[in-house]
Amino acid sequence: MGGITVSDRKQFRDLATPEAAREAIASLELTGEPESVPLTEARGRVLAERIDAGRDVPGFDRASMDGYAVRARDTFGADEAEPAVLARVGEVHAGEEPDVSVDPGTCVEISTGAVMPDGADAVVMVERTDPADAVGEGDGEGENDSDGDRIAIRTTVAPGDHVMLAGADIAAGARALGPGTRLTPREIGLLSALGVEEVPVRGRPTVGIVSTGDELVRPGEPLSDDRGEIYDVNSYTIASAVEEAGGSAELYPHVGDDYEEMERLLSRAADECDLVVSSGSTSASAVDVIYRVIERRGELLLHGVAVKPGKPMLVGRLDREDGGESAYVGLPGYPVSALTIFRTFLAPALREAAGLPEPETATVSGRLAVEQRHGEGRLRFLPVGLLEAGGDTETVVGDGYPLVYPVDKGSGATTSLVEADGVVAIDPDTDYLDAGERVEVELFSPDVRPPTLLGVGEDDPALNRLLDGLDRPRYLPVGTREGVRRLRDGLPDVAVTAGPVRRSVEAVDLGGWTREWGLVVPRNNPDDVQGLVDLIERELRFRNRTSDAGLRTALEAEIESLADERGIDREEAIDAIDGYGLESRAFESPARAVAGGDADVGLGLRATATELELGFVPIGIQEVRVRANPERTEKPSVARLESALAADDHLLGLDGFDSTGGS
Ligand SMILES: Nc1nc2c(c(=O)[nH]1)N[C@H]1C(S)=C(S)[C@@H](COP(=O)(O)OP(=O)(O)OC[C@H]3O[C@@H](n4cnc5c(N)ncnc54)[C@H](O)[C@@H]3O)O[C@H]1N2
Ligand code: MOO
Repeated sequence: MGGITVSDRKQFRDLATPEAAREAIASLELTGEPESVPLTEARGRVLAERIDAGRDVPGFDRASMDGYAVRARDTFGADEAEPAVLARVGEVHAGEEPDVSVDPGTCVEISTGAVMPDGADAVVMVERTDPADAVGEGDGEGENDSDGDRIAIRTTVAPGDHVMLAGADIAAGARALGPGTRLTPREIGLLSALGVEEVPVRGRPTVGIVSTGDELVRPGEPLSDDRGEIYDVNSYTIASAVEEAGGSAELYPHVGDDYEEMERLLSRAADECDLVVSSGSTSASAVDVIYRVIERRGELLLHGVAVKPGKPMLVGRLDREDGGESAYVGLPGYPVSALTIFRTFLAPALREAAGLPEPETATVSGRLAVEQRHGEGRLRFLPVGLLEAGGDTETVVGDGYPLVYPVDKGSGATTSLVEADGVVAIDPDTDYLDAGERVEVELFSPDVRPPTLLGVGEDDPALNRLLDGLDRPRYLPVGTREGVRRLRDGLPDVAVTAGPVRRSVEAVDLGGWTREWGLVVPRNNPDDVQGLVDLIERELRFRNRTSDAGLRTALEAEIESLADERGIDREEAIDAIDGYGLESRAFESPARAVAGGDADVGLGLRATATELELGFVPIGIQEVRVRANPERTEKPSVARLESALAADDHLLGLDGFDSTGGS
């Protein structure tokens, strides 16, 4: 640990302003070395220097239509009624050198793209000509008809018609593309026409990514929940964000919470990259010591910024073996914090270094659906979802502003960003925003399109299938009770409930189904579980659902009547169940615990037991209803959901599921 004691821990007393963080990052040198890349790899790169045309394009006078190369003056006065008749003296196709010239009174058949023969100054499109013999009015103008071909020209052309002159596209020596030009397929077209094979481009800043934490495991490797291991998120989000911002990402091995190891790996990354980005170890714990590495092996410019999330970020420089310096930014370990800091502070600087234009930001005005309290004196980036209450084909109902709702599940939840469309920046001085207040949402990118349907409530396998059939729905599995509460607040388009709903809510029933629930047990039910009584009376390891789940409500009701029947106390019955407090959020989780040997009995659905090839002890049938916000039934996505419900396809093959139709 390099002798770090508790008293050395970082204290965040003075937080820098976001402006100071921007300035610190702007002071870093991020630009990569210019390089030369083959034309085939040039797309998206930025020209390092001006490209002048090394030759004329085209390099010769070129026919731009199929027809006859002529001397324009031979066609003067010709029209449909009075054609000029010329002798065809030969032909020339693209890629051939002409072997004839066009003398007065003659023409040469020519293909689009072919070299204009000597003497010719215009092309007559083949559609405006005929074989003269077919015309039957030879007027003797063609003297040379040795090959028998006489062509009637039924139009007058001017010199230059249907001819692209040498250098007309671009002339040798002209300025073709300027430095800083971003190479798209269009610029690559011009470079190809000029015959440029290797393109001088700006170097992409190379960014070394070092994730810290003993708990990190790469996707693809096995994970031990017991040891608190998690899959590494930041290495991958930051690497893809680096590439998106025009940098070139290099993943380094994980480094544990160990000072020497951090020092070694950060120094290596500094030697090899323009910028080193670490994640984790930025905060106040005894193992958060990365700032000491930067202090010792470089220069720490800043630690701690008044933003939320992302407060403990670091900015600095790292010394290199060759005497130079690399830029350094330390991101917090929490994935939402890390990505927010990257997007807000680092991405703009990387783009500039890579020569990419500022990305277009798209801002949408909306109204907050629920009040928002804040008051930490930090600039808050609140992840939010957008919902157009009027749907995807009409304009928004009400006053025309979409609803804005927070989807923040905390800085450690990766779904916080996936379920959001953008962020609202809340000023440090603002500590309260009322529901209905106007806010500006900065979309994550200009092409973000809000969902067409917002649903909340129970999670259920049939519902998942229904959602798959809709266009861009968003569903927040918050459970039945919370779903009903949100529907009452008027936010979602629909709420999906399971089991009886205790508090009434004004809603339009769109339809539903029933599902059989009970106890999921290992295959062939080795413990011979018969029902809930076994859970109470025997030593069986149980896995429950969270109290917001409809299945949990059903279970509680069942335990209550069982307790009544046997004249025991309900609490006593619950206490007797080993693992009653071990709750899972998703409908399959308890069954998965049974499949994995971590539980003997799990609360679940017959369909899940069948799917996972487990045993099942039925307890009851539960009703699932899809309830629409009464003001949104006209919304196209709600109407589509209603007809999908009526079609019943979502129930096919789900064991224990039955249709109940609309009500
Ligand atoms: N006593 C205090 N505790 C904390 C403070 C504070 O001021 N006082 N600040 C909090 C804030 S704010 C943040 S943000 C975090 C920052 O923590 P660290 O940067 O030190 O990061 P870790 O402790 O290593 O990890 C935090 C969290 O994130 C997970 N993590 C880390 N790396 C990854 C990764 N690559 N992929 C996925 N998840 C990752 C890690 O397991 C932890 O759960 O500190 C607060 N604490
Ligand atoms: O600043 Mo931390 O990033 O609040 O979550």
